Amino acid sequence: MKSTEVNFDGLVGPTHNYAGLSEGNVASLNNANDVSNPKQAAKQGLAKMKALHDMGMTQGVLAPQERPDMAALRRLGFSGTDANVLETAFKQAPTLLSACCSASSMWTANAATVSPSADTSDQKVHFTPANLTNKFHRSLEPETTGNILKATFNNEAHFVHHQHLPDNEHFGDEGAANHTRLCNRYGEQGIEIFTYGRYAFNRNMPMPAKFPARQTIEASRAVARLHGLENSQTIYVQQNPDVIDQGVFHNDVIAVGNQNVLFFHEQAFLNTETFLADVSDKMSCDVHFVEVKTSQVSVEDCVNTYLFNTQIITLPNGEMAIIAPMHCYENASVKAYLDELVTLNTPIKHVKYYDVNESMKNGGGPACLRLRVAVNETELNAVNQHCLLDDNKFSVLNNWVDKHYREQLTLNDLRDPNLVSESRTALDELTQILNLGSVYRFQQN
Ligand SMILES: NCCC[C@H](NC(=O)CCC(=O)O)C(=O)O
Repeated sequence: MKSTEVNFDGLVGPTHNYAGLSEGNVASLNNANDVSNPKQAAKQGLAKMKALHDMGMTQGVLAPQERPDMAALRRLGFSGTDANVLETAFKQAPTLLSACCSASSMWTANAATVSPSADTSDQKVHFTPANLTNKFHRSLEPETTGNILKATFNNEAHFVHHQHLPDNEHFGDEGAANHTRLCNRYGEQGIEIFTYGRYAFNRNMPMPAKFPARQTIEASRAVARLHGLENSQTIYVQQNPDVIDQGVFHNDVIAVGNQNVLFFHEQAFLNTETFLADVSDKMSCDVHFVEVKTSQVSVEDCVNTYLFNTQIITLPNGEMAIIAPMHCYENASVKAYLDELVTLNTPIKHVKYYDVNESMKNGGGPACLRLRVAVNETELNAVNQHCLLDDNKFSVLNNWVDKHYREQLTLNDLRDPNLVSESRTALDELTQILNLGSVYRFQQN
């Protein structure tokens, strides 16, 4: 049966702002307090989705979350009317207010870990929302993420939805940003590679010294168990702690895979040789290891341009293309590397550059903005079809953004109670466009 990998991009929510919330994420800290452009951010995301659709790819959309998260603010002790809650939070704890307004759910690579049916023991597609415990603003996401995933993949015959792992640093889980699947064809059993930053229950093992390691091996193993993956088809590999300390907060900032291609920096992993040998052993076909040396591109340039936070997609004609941010085009050594890469003997034959700068300024590149779900034809038909992008859905969503989004937001704007009603009105309409039902708390009261 025909199978394909669908990219489900996160729509940027109406409260997109720059709050400097992610220690260890260089761009997030560097752009703290900058003025954001929510409308432009959402449109940049939609333009990338449309571009992939126009290349003949199947493209999906995941709804953003309800922000400001009034329930979270109330749970933290702010009370009274919504206006009071926002004003008191702004005066007493502005960082908590901006955290509860973050549009971080746009980075759907962190929404969940997904295992396609070819890899799982019950031959269903498994989803585990990421708990994102390492950052407060992101830890607010998993419950609604679960609702949105259930409404998008709403067929129990094909899709299994697990609860996110326990909300605790020991099980810190960042979803697909630390998970790579390699395979021959998308519909054939592949290998699933879980990358982790530290051991929660063994402090003698290596870990970064400066910045947090967000993913634990204990979390990765739990997800693999939940999904019913075979040990013989699963690999756990530790991220090099030194690169985490240089700003590689997720493995997808320094490595990306697609089918039989693994594109990575030489400093990405600990014990690279053993890891690559393991991959070769477990794969049923030859693998193209595209290893970038430090002499070609420094870790700093990787972090600044997101060379590896690119999407590698297989085009309908079988050739692969890299979907890169403009930062890669603008950096001379990265551009030179990519120009050469497409001439080499690998399946990667094209590089296409897109402007996703509003997301990049918070440390989210093209790959952060999408969750990959490999499905066969039957499973694709079982997906909520309203969540798949076509020309009409693209223009409906663009008009929806035009109608509801602000041009600009500053941190000072976040105390405006109108933002609550504007966001809810927008999201309520979106749930109708995407036929999601009542996934948000404000719709359930
Ligand atoms: N996969 C990319 C994730 C980027 C995300 N940035 C943020 O949350 C920054 C938000 C801010 O600083 O306003 C993160 O670090 O988890």
